[in-house]
Amino acid sequence: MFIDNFKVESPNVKYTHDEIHSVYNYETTELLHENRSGTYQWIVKPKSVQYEFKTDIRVPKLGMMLVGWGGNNGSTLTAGIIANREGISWATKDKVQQANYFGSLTQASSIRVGSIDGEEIYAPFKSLLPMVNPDDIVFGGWDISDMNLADAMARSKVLDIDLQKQLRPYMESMVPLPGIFDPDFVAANQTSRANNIIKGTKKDQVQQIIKDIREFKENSKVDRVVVLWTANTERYSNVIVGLNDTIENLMASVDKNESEISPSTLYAIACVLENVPFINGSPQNTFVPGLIDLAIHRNSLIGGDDFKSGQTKMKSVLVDFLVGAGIKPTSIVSYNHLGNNDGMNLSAPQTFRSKEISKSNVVDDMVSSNGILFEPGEHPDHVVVIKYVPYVGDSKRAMDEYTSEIFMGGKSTIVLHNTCEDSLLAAPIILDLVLLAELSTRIQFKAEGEGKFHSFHPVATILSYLTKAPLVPPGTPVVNALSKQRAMLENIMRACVGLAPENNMILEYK
Ligand SMILES: NC(=O)c1ccc[n+]([C@@H]2O[C@H](COP(=O)([O-])OP(=O)(O)OC[C@H]3O[C@@H](n4cnc5c(N)ncnc54)[C@H](O)[C@@H]3O)[C@@H](O)[C@H]2O)c1
Ligand SMILES: O=P([O-])([O-])O[C@@H]1[C@@H](O)[C@H](O)[C@@H](O)[C@H](O)[C@@H]1O
Repeated sequence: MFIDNFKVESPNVKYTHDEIHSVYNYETTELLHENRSGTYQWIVKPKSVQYEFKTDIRVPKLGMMLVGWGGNNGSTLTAGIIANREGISWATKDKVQQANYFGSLTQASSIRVGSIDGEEIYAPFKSLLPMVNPDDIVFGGWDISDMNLADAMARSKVLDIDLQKQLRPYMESMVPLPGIFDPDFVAANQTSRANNIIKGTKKDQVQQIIKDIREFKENSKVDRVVVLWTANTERYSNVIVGLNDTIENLMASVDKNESEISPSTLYAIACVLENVPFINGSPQNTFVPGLIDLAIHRNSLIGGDDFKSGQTKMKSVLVDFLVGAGIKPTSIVSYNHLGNNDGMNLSAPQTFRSKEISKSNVVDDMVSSNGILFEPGEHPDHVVVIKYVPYVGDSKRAMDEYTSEIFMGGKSTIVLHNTCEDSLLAAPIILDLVLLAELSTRIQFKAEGEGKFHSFHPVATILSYLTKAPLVPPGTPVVNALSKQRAMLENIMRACVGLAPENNMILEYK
């Protein structure tokens, strides 16, 4: 059965007019490696830590500023939210299609709340905590191409033409602000669309982005802004001692107009200085060490990297399944071709290399979780190929071959072929990233013994479900397995309303 919403009644939870306060017992373990009677042994001690969570339930009016607003993802997301808001339907060759949010964790997935009379009861994911309604989001952003959003939607060739016609009047007046452009960081083939550029030194450019954010906030009367990079994939920046390794060196490099500070890092610096959450949807190392330190120092949320949309999302399910089932994946070969502007930009070796890194590391945690299958340091062969084929446009073709060793020397080969519009996968993920980033800034917590409530660490691991290469604070384990990432997010939200983690034991029926 599906219910629309629910309220928790418990001595551990208090709802007031502006917050939900919950007391939550975190059941965890403490690990010791100790010499017991002459031999070293691992000792696991169950431990319970009491936490308190406070969630501000006053949902702000939210502004979403996209870097690369006029791209395939930016225009598709804008169109999709407007179509949902306006309740637009359109004729396809198959049927009359209604706007929806399929593919969005927050808008289209559900959580289990319990069972009654032998029936499982589910509710919308978004009913767990008060979140911004996408209908109320105000759009803005930057693009190095000055095309308005209606034309950009047409250029993207993603949405059905009947839908585009209906959306055009809403999108024609939306024009991206000039962006920071540096041809050295993207493929040479991108320069031809760069007609909307912020001039000046890197310091001037950071100042301009700050000004843009302030003016957008003022003009659109929003309470909060989240900025998200969905612009071209850049090449990796070189991380160099004295250049971008500390806050001081990074800021001095901006002042000195050092060429190795990338556009994405400049936008991120502006956001951190303005205390505006910044999310990186592309694979490059925008978050150089000096920037991570700056975000920590100013307690300003940063999250990334690279939307986990299709092939990699599948991989973080399939390899988790194989390794979890005691099957040994030995060769993973992932190929895809696509013909959109992203594909064209990725046809240069230096931008492809950024993608190759974020798409390759995704199996590491699963492989290292099973020392029965893999020797220390052993890794499956893992190859990632991307090719640009203009004719297929946004309709990405992804082909994967997983070869595994099974019982008694047998081999199992699984082949997947997926055809799907790249931007229709990414757009709902962008929406989730923005909504969850905003929500996480309204949550405060403290462990027993801690005097004051504080926010989550500014490096937002809570967003990992949505990213290929989750950015984590120094010294934090990286989790790529999709089910674990989803459970982490859901269980933290459950803790905020005093609900235990979903443990799937269903003991009441055993
Ligand atoms: N679609 C997916 O499934 C998916 C998944 C993961 C990551 N991504 C990443 O998302 C990004 C966007 O993808 P897309 O398909 O929308 O690409 P796109 O090329 O259609 O859009 C990017 C837009 O960014 C603009 N731009 C480039 N550099 C800029 C800058 N410095 N400042 C402002 N604007 C700039 C371009 O003019 C373009 O309009 C890419 O980096 C892609 O790798 C996409
Ligand atoms: O999420 P995913 O399908 O693994 O990865 C995708 C790549 O396969 C594709 O080539 C690229 O253009 C997209 O931007 C995205 O990164």
